[in-house]
This record gives sequence, C-alpha cells and structure tokens, in this order.
Amino acid sequence: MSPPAAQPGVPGGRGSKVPPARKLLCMCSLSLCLTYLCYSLMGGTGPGALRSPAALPGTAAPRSPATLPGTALPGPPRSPAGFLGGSVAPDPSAAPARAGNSSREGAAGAWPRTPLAPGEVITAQSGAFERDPQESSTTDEELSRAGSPGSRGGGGSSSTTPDYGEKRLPQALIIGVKKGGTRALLEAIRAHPDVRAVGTEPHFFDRNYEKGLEWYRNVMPKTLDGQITMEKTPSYFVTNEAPRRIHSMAKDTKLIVVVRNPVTRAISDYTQTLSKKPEIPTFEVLAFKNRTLGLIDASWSAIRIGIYALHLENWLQYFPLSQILFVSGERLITDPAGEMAKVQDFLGLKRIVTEKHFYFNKTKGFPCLKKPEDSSAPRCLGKSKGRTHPKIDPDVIHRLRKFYKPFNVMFYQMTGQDFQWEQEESDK
Ligand SMILES: Nc1ncnc2c1ncn2[C@@H]1O[C@H](COP(=O)(O)OS(=O)(=O)O)[C@@H](OP(=O)(O)O)[C@H]1O
Repeated sequence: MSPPAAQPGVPGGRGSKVPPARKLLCMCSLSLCLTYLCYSLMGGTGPGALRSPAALPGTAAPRSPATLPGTALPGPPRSPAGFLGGSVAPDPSAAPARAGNSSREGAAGAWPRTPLAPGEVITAQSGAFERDPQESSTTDEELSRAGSPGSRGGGGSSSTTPDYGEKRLPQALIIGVKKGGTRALLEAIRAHPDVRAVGTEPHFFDRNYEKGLEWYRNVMPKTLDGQITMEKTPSYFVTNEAPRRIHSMAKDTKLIVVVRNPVTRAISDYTQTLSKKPEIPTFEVLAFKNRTLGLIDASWSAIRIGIYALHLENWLQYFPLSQILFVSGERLITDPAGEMAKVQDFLGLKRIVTEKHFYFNKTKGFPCLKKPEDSSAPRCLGKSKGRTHPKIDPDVIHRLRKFYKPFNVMFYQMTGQDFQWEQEESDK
C-alpha cells in the first residue's frame, strides 16, 4: 500500500517528525478529554454534567491514565469551546455552507431522539430499521440460517460459492462506519478471488457475542488455504466492547474503517431512518439540544457516530494504528480502484480488483462493479445506497461543520491522514 501522504503541519502525520505513538495517543486522548469537558460544561450532556470522553455513551473507558480529567495537558489544536454549545457566531471566513447534494435531495423528516445508556450498542436501532440486505441488515433469522449446522454459511455470500474448504474466523473486518460506504467496499473486495466474505452483517461483537465463537465461525463462508475470510458490521466501530472482544479473538485481526465527512454521514444516517419512519422530526430539530444557543445534541447517535476521534481512541487501546486501515468514503466513490489498491495492499493481496472492475453508472450516480463474465447483470448497489438526502438548512450544516471540526482535526492527527472534510465546498 502506498503510505498516506505526509502532512506538513499535522503533528503525527507520517511525513513529520513523529513522536512515539504512545505519546501521541496520550496527547490526543487528553485533548479529546478537554474538548469533551468543555462541551459538558457548556451543557452538552446535561446540566452540570462533567463528563470525560469515556463517559460518552457508547465509548469505552480509556485505560490510559492520561485520559483522566484533571491531568494538565495541551488542548486541542484549535479551541473547541467555540464549536461546542453556546452560541456559535457564524464564521465569516468559512465557506458558505450549502445544502447537501441537491440533485439527490428531496423529502424532509427525522428520527427519534434516542439517548443511549453507557455501553448500549448504538445499532440496536439499525436492527429495528435496516432490513435491506444491502444495509446493516442481518436479521437473526437470516443468521441462524447461515449459522445453522450443515448450512453452507456465508449469510448471503456468492451463489457461486464452492462447497469445499473450511469455515474460519475472519482475519479481517470492516468495522465501520455506518453509512460510510461499507457495503460498496465489501462488494468490491469480494470480487477478489482470495477473499470470501459474509454478505449479511453478523453483528457478533455487539449483539451476538453471547452466541460464542463457534456460532460466529459457522456464519462464515468456507475458504481454501490462503483465502481471507471477512465480514462487515459497521456498528463495531462505536461499540464499547468490540475492540477488546476482537483482540481476544485474534490480536492480529486487520481492521478497516470507511470514514466519510461526519456531517454528510449524519444526514445519510438520518435519511435511512426517515425512509423507515417518515413521521420522525426533522434533522434540524434532532440535531440540536438547544438551537437558539446553537447547542448540538451529541447524544443523538447520528451525530455521535461521526466523532471519529473519540471512537478511535477506544480501538487504539487494543490495536496499533498500523493494523487499522482508514478508507475514504468520498474517494471510494470518486476513485474506487485507487481505494481498492490500498485495501488489497493492506490485506496482503495481489492487486486484482482494479479500474477494470468498475464503471460509473450514470443512472445510479455511483460506480458499479462490471458484470462478471458469467453473469448477465452489472452489479450496482441497491436503492438503499445512494439515497436522495433531504435538503437541510444551510445554517445547520454550517454549525455542524464547526462542531465536528476539532474532532476531525484530532482524527487527522491520530491517523496521520487528512481527509479534507473542511475543504469540501458542499456536503455531498
Ligand atoms: N458504489 C456505490 N454505490 C452506492 N453507494 C455508495 C457507493 N460507494 C459509496 N456509497 C455510499 O455508501 C453509503 C452507504 O454506506 P454503507 O454501505 O456503509 O451503509 S450501511 O451502514 O451499511 O447502511 C451511501 O450513502 P447514501 O448516499 O447516503 O445513501 C453511498 O453514498
């Protein structure tokens, strides 16, 4: 894999004088802690609540003592206070925020405000709503079929699956993020002959952990020696227990995270819920705890999932950065072959999935996989992928961008990659 470009001015960027990884993690943790303390003090999590990042619902308690409140440390690269709660004055220097992709936008709506208890699995919601086989869709029924003794498993894996080989626990996982482009990535990597993947989402490390590793193994497709077994469950990235559980299964598990501009991701998430529950409040209503004060509701899962730095901190307690690949959800659309090259390198695979596998489908508005020689149909993702987003008030988008900015900067520092979400002129 070609290493991410060096990022001058981004401490910890792979091109700069890199401080020891641990030191960087501690600094990031503390900065995040400070950010959240500020947010809490501004009332973001309830009156008087003083909460460290660890107290953010769904975020594991960091083990690093450096993350404890009260430790004196450098703050985030830019003071987050102005972004977090309180009245955020419009930034005249910022590019005017526009509504999302107008060509793909239409209806309005919202989803229920569902503050989660600490440790609660965020995608308990997705279990209720996501039934499309191309979404976070795996039903218990599907899984029990896939995992039942004597089944071929694969939970939706290719119909050309040969019924030989062995079921193995996955060596690589797509752990997130929800609405990041995880399905597109999984379908693309499945085109590789050395990869076998479950089509549905097993949700083992969040919802089904009690079923045990044998259940999980049985859900997997059979593989031959040298083939990699994979699955994708986007909720793992925001599940407290997932890093520890995956680490205890195999500490060398390779992890892939597809990340996308958190503002667009939030709208996409909301759009999905709206499609199932048209009666829910508008995005604009749900996004704020107090709109007059400009106080973003970070307890709303659509918002919280996008605070990537916080979630990543949890993973870095268990896995080195080198074991996690961050795929750009934006580039997965504009340059799928380029992103797939990185994925194949990361997995130690020959670069077989290349530009020859993709074409841009104008009707769909997305890249699709070219039809395999033995099949009659090209493979675009289903209608639940690439939905038209509702038009969101530009002021709300502007405020959300400001809210996420310090967290994004922190995420760039932690990963050594600049995803350039601040540079985007519109939220497509
Ligand atoms: N090739 C291709 N075709 C269609 N859609 C694509 C593709 N590549 C990326 N995307 C983007 O993937 C978004 C859905 O993300 P996920 O698959 O991670 O969603 S889910 O969490 O599994 O429900 C989906 O989000 P929305 O556009 O908001 O629907 C797409 O923007």
